[in-house]
Amino acid sequence: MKIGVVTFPGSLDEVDAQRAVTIGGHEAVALWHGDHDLRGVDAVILPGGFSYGDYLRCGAISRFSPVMTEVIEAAGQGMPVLGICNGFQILCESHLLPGALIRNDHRKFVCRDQRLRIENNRTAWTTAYDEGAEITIVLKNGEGGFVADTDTLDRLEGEGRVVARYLDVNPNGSLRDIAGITNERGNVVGLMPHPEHAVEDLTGAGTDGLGFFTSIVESTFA
Ligand SMILES: NC(=O)CC[C@H](N)C(=O)O
Repeated sequence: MKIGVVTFPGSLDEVDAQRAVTIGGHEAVALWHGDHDLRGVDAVILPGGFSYGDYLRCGAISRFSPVMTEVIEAAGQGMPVLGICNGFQILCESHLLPGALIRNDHRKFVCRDQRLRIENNRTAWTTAYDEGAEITIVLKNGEGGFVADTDTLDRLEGEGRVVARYLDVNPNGSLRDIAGITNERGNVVGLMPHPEHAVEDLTGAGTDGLGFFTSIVESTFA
């Protein structure tokens, strides 16, 4: 499959995401925030970083980039979209996912190896994992606290839309230890930690993140 990785002004992790796509066995296509079409890709990744300098709120400006008009339309038609960290923030700002990411409760930027449990392996991006699988990947953010109103949280839990949950430590005050969620259809996933940094033994970070890049199977969610 062709998987597009969007670069916004201030993105940081787009090259690692492209490399993870390639290691996962797919073709990576570089997309630019100003693009008005998705260049024929089958799926899109919004990578981590500091798009538009995190001004206003993380992801609040990127959400209005021309490419996001295309991403929102394609996601509505079932195209798989994965938002990692800043990408997750952009997905919430775009209303492709509910809730919001707010400043970490301890008010500091956090960078750590984070243990997670994969709660839902039926999304476009998590089928390679066993349900309940425990993985460790890096977490690095300043605004990673997931919040939503109680009804939304109950609905996410009730519909099995919590994709990943923090284990051992809640690193940012996320409600119900939520590290990642999906939309109703399971094609759009937002995840705060970074699977793209854990896809090859070379870096010493392990390969626990690779499943996010091998899960995706054409048209399963269309
Ligand atoms: N690693 C990232 O993508 C960071 C996201 C965002 N800039 C934050 O600090 O929360």
